[in-house]
Formats: sequence, C-alpha cells, structure tokens
Amino acid sequence: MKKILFIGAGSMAEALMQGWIKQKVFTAQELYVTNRSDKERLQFLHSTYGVNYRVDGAIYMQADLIILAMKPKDAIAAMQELQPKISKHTAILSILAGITINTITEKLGLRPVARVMPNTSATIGMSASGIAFNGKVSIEHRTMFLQLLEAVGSVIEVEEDQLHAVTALSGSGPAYIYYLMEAFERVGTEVGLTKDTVRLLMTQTLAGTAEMLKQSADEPDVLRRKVTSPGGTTEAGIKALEQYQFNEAITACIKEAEARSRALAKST
Ligand SMILES: NC(=O)C1=CN([C@@H]2O[C@H](COP(=O)(O)OP(=O)(O)OC[C@H]3O[C@@H](n4cnc5c(N)ncnc54)[C@H](O)[C@@H]3O)[C@@H](O)[C@H]2O)C=CC1
Ligand SMILES: O=C(O)[C@@H]1CCC=N1
Repeated sequence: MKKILFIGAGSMAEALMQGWIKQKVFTAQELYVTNRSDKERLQFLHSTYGVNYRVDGAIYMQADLIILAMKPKDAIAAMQELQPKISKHTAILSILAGITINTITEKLGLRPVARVMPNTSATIGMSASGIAFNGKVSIEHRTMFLQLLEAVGSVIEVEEDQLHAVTALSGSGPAYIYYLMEAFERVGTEVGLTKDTVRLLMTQTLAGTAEMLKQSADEPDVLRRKVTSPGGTTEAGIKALEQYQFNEAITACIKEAEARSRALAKST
C-alpha cells in the first residue's frame, strides 16, 4: 500500500485527490492530507472522500510521494518545516504557481521533483496540465508522474520556464471562462432569457466549440468565419468586441498572469 501525502488541503488538493480516487489511481486509504491549522477542513476531506488526516512522523518519513499544494506565499515556511521530517529519497510533485524546481531542491534537498501546473477541472478528470521534471527523475518516476496527471485529464511536458505561460493560460484558464459565463448570464437575462436557459445554451456552446476545435482540421479563424454571415448578427457582435478592445484585453490578461507567475518565482 502506497503513502501519498498532501501538504496543503485547498481546492487544488481536493481536485487531485477526488480525481485519483475516482480514477482508482490510489485508494482513499493511501492518501494522507495535512494543512497548517484548519482541522475542520481536514475533517471535511476525511468525511467526504475517506482520506486520512491524522499524519504522524512515520507517515512523513515513509511517504512514497509528497504533493506540495499550499499557496505559493506559504511555500518556503512549509518546506522549511517539512525538510527534517521526510526521507532523502521521497519524490515531490509540486503544483505551486511560480515556485521553481531549484527552490524546491534547495529547501528539501536534491531529489526527484515534478513541477506541474494542473487546473481545477482535475475534479472531473478534465484538467489540462503542463509538467516539467528535474534531472533526478528516473524513467519510472516520469511514467508515474505522467500517469498521475493523465488520470485527471491531459498532460503535456514543457520546459520549466514555459510553466509560467502554462499557468497564465490553462492554470488560471478556468477562472477566465467562469468569468465569461458570469457575463453571458448577466447579459442573457437582460436580453430576455432566464439564467438557467443561458447556462444551458452557453455550456453546450462552449463544449461544442471546444470539441469542434479538437476535431476539425480548420484553424479557429476559419471556423469563426463559417459562423459569420455578411451583415449578420455575428459580424455585429464581433465588431462590438473589436470596438471594446477584446484582443488587447486578452493580451493584457495573459501577459499580466504570466508576469505574476515570474514575479512569484523571483520573490521566493
Ligand atoms: N486553484 C487553482 O486553480 C490552482 C492552484 N494551483 C496552485 O495550487 C496551490 C494551492 O492552491 P489552492 O488549492 O487554490 O489554495 P488554497 O488556499 O485553497 O489551499 C492552500 C492550503 O495550504 C495550506 N497551507 C498553508 N501553509 C501550510 C503549511 N505551512 N503547511 C501545510 N499546509 C499549509 C492551507 O491551510 C490550505 O489548506 C497554489 O500554490 C496554487 O498556485 C495550481 C493550479 C491551479
Ligand atoms: O491563481 C493562482 O495563482 C493559481 C495558479 C493557477 C490557478 N490558480
């Protein structure tokens, strides 16, 4: 029986443990979770998923894999606390935005580290994750790390530096789409539909559009033109997007998020 230890019990830790249990990658009994102080949160995870939340010194020492899942601002203190408690050989999977593999091995010692940027859709097996490894990761470790991420969605290997871009795009991406949906629902009710009807129409539109992009050989602009009749509604809508600087807004959004990821890396 494996021992997989989560340090940090927030929404991303929950998404991963939920996905792994659902996909039968690990049993709940193999998962251990700890956080800084919120015992109620640990009890909630225990009663909801059956994961262990009583973590003694032996569990730290025997852990096969440790998942770093605290907020980046808490990472240094958490790693300093962790270092004396864990075995020299334990592999680390970090989901921390902006915290480099170098910082992790500086604080925890040279060991196999995978740095991953998943997203919260891991909860339903639909994460899009980027992953980078250090030189200590063996072929067996690599296979294991990739399987863990494949169990909760799709995963693509990138250079570590590219994880800043992955974070800005797919790590934060669900929030942008939820924000878009909030806007659709708000305006949808203004033009005469109920919120429920807008939700139904637009979730299917998002899913259908994503599937078209996956299945079609056409580029997005070609697919867009197929929707856009001359003098029609789409053209009017797109003109409004252009007038309100849609492209500038998206560019600023991704660049600000990427810069924030880099700033986080610098400040630790
Ligand atoms: N929420 C998201 O969509 C994504 C988050 N991430 C990354 O995942 C990490 C966690 O994010 P969330 O789950 O959203 O955060 P969260 O705020 O929901 O949870 C953070 C957890 O870490 C715990 N913690 C803080 N200091 C600790 C310490 N010293 N020892 C043990 N536990 C400690 C807190 O008690 C809390 O349970 C962050 O580093 C973030 O960059 C990565 C991809 C997506
Ligand atoms: O907002 C954040 O910093 C994290 C990283 C990607 C999604 N959430």
